[in-house]
Amino acid sequence: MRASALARSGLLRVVLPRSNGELAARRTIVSTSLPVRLNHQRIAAPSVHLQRRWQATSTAAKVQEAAVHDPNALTQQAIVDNLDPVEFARLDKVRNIGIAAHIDSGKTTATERVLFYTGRVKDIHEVRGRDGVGAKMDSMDLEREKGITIQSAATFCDWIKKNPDPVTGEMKEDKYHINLIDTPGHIDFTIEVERALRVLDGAVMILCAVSGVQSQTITVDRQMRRYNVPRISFVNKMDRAGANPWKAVDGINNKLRIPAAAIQIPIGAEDEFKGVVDLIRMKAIYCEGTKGEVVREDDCPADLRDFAQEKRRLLIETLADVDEEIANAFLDERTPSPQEIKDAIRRSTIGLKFTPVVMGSALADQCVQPMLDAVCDYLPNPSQIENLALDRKRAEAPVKLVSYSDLPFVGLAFKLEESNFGQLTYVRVYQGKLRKGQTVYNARSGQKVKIPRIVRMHSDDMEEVQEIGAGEICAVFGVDCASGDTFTEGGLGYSMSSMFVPDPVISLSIKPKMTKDTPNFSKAIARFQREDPTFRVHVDTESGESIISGMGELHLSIYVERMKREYKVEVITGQPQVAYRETIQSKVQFDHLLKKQTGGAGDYARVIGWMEPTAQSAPTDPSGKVVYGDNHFEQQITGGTIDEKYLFACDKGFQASCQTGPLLGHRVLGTSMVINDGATHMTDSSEHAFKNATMQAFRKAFIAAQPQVLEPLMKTTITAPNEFQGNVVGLLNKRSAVISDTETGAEDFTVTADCSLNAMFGFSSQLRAATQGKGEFTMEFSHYAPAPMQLQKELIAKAEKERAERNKK
Ligand SMILES: Nc1nc2c(ncn2[C@@H]2O[C@H](COP(=O)(O)OP(=O)(O)OP(=O)(O)O)[C@@H](O)[C@H]2O)c(=O)[nH]1
Repeated sequence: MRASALARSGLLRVVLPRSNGELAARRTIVSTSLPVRLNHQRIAAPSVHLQRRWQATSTAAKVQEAAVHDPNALTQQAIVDNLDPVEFARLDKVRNIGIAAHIDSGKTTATERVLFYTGRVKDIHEVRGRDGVGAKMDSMDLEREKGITIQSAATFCDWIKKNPDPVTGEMKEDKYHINLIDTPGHIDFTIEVERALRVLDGAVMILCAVSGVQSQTITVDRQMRRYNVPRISFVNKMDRAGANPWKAVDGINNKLRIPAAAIQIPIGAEDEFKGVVDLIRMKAIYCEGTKGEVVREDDCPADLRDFAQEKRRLLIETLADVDEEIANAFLDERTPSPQEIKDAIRRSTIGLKFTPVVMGSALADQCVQPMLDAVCDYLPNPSQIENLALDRKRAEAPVKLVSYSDLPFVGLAFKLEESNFGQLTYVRVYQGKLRKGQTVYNARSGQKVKIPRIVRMHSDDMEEVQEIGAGEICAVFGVDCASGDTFTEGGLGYSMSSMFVPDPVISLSIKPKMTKDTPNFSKAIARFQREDPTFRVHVDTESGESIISGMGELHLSIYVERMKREYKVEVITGQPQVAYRETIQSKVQFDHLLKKQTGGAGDYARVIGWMEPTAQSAPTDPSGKVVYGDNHFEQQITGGTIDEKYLFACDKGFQASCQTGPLLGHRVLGTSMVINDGATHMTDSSEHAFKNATMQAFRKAFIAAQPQVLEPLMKTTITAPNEFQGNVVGLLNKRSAVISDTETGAEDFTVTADCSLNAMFGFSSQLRAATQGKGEFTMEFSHYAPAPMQLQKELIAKAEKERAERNKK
């Protein structure tokens, strides 16, 4: 809806009045509708009464106090406005950002330039560069060899930005401190993106100027939405043949559905790409010198003036749709000033209503500096993002954390890494200060921990510091904890929500080639599990084999390789196995008696009830997919026929049964069990008997309830040159894939399809053969669906045969 229509419909909101200077920026930056990190709720505006009370007591401790008693009482705006001015000045120049994008978009290449232009590295080294050094942020040997990012890497740098004084207009230099995390693009390492976005305040979403929005861009977009992360978009690779930034801008608007507009236009394109025109100030920016380090400004080239004006109008129109001040200017038929446009971009970006688009070519050393300026101009400082913890001392009531160093410390351990000096724990400090030698509490375990060493990370190098203030990111040594643990000072009792961890979809059996390597093998497995929550290990109860599970073939193969390199352990692995699931389709009653009363202490337990598909499994989502819900156990006993402690054992029996389904031994999904009657024996009943009786009843009822094997379907996106479209579609048809979208560009086409994971083993080599090595594909878990009947029969027969063989032994 355009601004005029909005005004007519009465949907325009009133915004806070703006005045000049710093204060104006502070007031208007954070809108009252800023999203809350926890539960994705929005916080209501404070009541007039509370606002008055607040104004009367404006110290940070009282902000905290008010937030503790009534977390909805204060807007983030009120908190920002009342921060101590010195603290605000420090925070205002801090940016915690991540770089996330589709595979090979140039995240690491762009980060290398950021480090060079900010003086963090002396020279630029390329990903897969001829000098063999590799980019700073790809510090692992494997990353440098493969030219891909496997682990996210953190670094920090200072960027000196020229800002016009809001009052005098004179140019002054401001130093911004940027904590930056470069994340991997491959979906197999998606947990690295999840945990980075969980703790960052803003992100740079990179897009390829030729391909625009790609499959992983959509995944990254989903992750940014999950954690309410504001973003700017950088269209990279403007030097490539076929570069077209407008395709990327359209893709963001139409595919990601975020209002987006370019704030620059390119000067030239492909190998003629020379710089950009800043549409806000209508100035040309050129990055010159041998490595683009000399930024020169000039007038907008005459031949681009009309086009720049047209795109500037489009920028203002797009902003008018998401920002009331610009909408008002639009209604008054007044052209907003450059400062008004900048303020509006900042407000709406932080309010998650808009993303400004900048462009350049990292590899050609073009226009990375203006991207850094945009990070400072449009991404939030740590005090502007609302972060909540749950207060365990107040019935898990949400409590707002305040980015203020004088308050008690609250931090989140978001990533663990083994280093030569022991376990390194990355911590985001949300509130208070973290000091060397300080004792903090682990909110999960209740353990006291002393912080022996604090460092700031610069990829694999580190710099020791004595303390870290609120809103910053650091790493600490010698702290035993799990990924996602909250640390607090004293007995605050706060804990923060952790990140989303996707379920593994693929597994394989693994064992060391030589028995002498078993201790090292166990060490490696323990470490990898601690560091990566998507890498799981269990011992198959029936075969006794160790099974590793993860997000894809690449994910598991990287761990196998790391065992060899870092732990000198050669391993034998089985064929990759799909993580099937088992479920039921109908409701079945059961009445099961476990009775062994032949002399001595006996076993007696009777359970009566029913099993059925869970309520969540029944409805279908709009695309027609069945969403299989979590398993559910319930007791509806009246009259005490089964004692409470035995019911607890029944629940345990149910949960254990769900771990190894009766058909294949894979996990059960979407199954509910209700026990509503039973019987107990005075002497022979026990928890053990009830647990076993439940497990036996489960097995019988499951088999009777039309059980089904579910297989993971993967959203697969393939891009290849147009001449191979027939071959690729043929490959997909052979795999009974369901094609959901096809897009044909000038040179390349992209097909999106749901394919069964089982049918995708070995796909990469077949795609290579079918496209002369020019095709690329990505695969991401989509949902579970019933496996074809023939496959179900084969899998069940195989599982039965294996069981029979094991029983013979
Ligand atoms: N033509 C061109 N190539 C680029 C540009 N930026 C990066 N590349 C190339 O694209 C490839 C991938 O670059 P990376 O920086 O590793 O991309 P990435 O997004 O970090 O990759 P992953 O983390 O593995 O997903 C490398 O060969 C780069 O040299 C650019 O601006 N122009």
